[in-house]
Amino acid sequence: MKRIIETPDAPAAVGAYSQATTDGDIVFTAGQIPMTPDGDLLDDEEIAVQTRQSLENVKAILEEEGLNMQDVLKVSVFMDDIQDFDEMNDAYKEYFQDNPPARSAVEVANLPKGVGIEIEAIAAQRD
Ligand SMILES: C=C(N)C(=O)O
Repeated sequence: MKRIIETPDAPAAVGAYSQATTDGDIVFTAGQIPMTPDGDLLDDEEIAVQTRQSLENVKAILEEEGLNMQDVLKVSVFMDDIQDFDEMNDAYKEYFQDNPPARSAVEVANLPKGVGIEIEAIAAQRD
């Protein structure tokens, strides 16, 4: 049965969505933008900083459910400028050193709140 995951350690939703949902073993995070749990937007920061905050939010949501970054199966990265790819990728690697998840990284025209990146993840509980 579908269940909502909520944590104060990641920013509240900025729209009509949940931070994450689960149905059994699989966890789907909402796209995480570079916003702190207190609601501070990091939209003016360099893309490495925005990437780390987005991934910190993903991590906090997974930890609420007892998962960690090693449990991530697939990541989607949305950027407003694909020229930021290398900078994003270097920051991203700090979170996924061994056996990284599958990933898509694409440029989109605009992102909510004027941020430069949004990152979502799908993770699964390990046996
Ligand atoms: C930021 C989002 N994940 C959204 O607006 O759906």
